[in-house]
Amino acid sequence: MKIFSAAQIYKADKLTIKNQQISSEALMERAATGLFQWLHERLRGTSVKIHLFCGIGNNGGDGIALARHLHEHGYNVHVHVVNYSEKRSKDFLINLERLKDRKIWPDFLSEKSTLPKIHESDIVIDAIFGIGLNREPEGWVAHLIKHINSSGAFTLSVDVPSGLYSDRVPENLEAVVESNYVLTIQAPKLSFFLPQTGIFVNQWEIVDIGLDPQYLEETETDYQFITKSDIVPLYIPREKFAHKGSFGHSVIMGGSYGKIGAVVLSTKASLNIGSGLVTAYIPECGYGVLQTAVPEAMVVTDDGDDHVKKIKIPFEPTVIGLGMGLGTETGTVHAISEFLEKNKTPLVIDADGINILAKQPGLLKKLPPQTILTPHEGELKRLLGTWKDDFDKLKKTMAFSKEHDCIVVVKGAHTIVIYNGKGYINSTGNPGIATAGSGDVLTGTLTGLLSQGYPALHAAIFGVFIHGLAGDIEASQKGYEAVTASSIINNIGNAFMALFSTKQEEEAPSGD
Ligand SMILES: NC(=O)C1=CN([C@@H]2O[C@H](COP(=O)(O)OP(=O)(O)OC[C@H]3O[C@@H](n4cnc5c(N)ncnc54)[C@H](O)[C@@H]3O)[C@@H](O)[C@H]2O)[C@H](O)CC1
Ligand SMILES: [K+]
Repeated sequence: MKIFSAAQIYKADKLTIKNQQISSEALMERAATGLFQWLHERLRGTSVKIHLFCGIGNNGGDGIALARHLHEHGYNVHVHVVNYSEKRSKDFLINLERLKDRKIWPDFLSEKSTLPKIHESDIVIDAIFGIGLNREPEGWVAHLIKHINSSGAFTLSVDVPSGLYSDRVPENLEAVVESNYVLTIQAPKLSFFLPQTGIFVNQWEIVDIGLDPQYLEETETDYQFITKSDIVPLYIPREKFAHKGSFGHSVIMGGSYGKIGAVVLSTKASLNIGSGLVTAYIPECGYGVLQTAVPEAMVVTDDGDDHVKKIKIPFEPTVIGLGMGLGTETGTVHAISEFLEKNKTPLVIDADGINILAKQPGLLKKLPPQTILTPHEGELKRLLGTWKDDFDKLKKTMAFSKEHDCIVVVKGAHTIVIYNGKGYINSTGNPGIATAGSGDVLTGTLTGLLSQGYPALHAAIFGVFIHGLAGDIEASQKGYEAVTASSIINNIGNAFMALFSTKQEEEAPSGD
């Protein structure tokens, strides 16, 4: 699902008006009808008090038009026009007139107004600012927004939470509506998915207003929200006459005394996602553990007893996943550096593997093309230096990924795969998968996909999705707290099944 910028949405708007020969006001009516239907299906005519806070632009116009529909169906509406500017939009004014024609008189709020009382059991429709927000709300509007937030009432935002930009972090985080639900017009906005701004969006859903399909189809976006329908086509079906050699040979390289479990998890994940053969490359001390914990895997031990110190792989692997539990002993750093200097095998690099790259950035030049890096926040900082905010972080990661031709998996509540100037935002996963060893499972998953011949970018996007989905399946049965890295591995198969299950409900274009 594409994530369009505000400029692209405005362009789609214009083209739709031209190509479908409809007025902008008719387009607003489509939005209002969609909003109304959503509310009406849920409220079914209840007498709850509905406060509509409407700005004076088109977001406000959507709100005013919605108020008319609600009124016509007997709802108890209270319309407040947030009069933050003299520049009222044409379609806002048309809808205001229509409202007045029906004898609904909004109250007009300005700097001097007393704020309306909002009871906890009321409903607030927030249509103050939409994607046209281009500066911080004035003091009194910020005060009104704080008033809405502190009311405790269920708040439904039209298009975006008012005060939230689609592509940057607001300066005053108190002047942003904390939405319970956002009904977003046509497509979700980038700010919904980043931690600093996504906190204002509890849940969201799309209202489809039928913007020009050709434009939406043909226009490239910097970001995409990856859902099941994007993932299924990436799957490579297994052929009947395939054998284990057809699915490659993964090497999982890592481990040190006390951290052999990391390799166990990666190795198991690589097997579970379908790697043909998996060899764990570990220091001597892990030999018994690996052979016992993962009988399906082969083991090659390093000369080092409790950490890796001289890498010799006696065969040609398809792919190597490295770094999990590796440690940063001087001998290990030396061994990995020496190995990376010469290596030509495709790589997935995690944890201490990334830390070593950060210490010796010269090694980045030696990585095979499209190496996948899976840093957590701290590791990413070591690679990139600091960033100003979440948007800057993505910009810097894109530049880094371009410079070194690597795929960066930025892990988070919505993990984002960055490559070639584009970001692929994952839709699966939950707070339960933020657990010890979860990253090791992810690295093993991506390694196992590369081993089977998935192109690197597909492996990253597909693997991140399956990993999150496996965690979602586990959490749906046991709750967030009980999700462990091992239970994510055990659900990889179920995640595949869910991907292809025809029993599942049709995918709804929404998220939380
Ligand atoms: N194609 C679509 O997606 C459609 C979207 N609709 C809705 O229209 C809004 C966008 O409307 P727009 O009039 O462009 O902007 P806003 O209503 O968000 O803002 C109004 C106006 O206010 C000015 N402004 C910006 N920031 C401030 C500020 N801090 N203080 C005061 N004034 C400010 C600025 O000039 C803005 O233009 C979209 O979100 C949808 O809800 C259509 O209804 C249907 C088609
Ligand atoms: K809004």
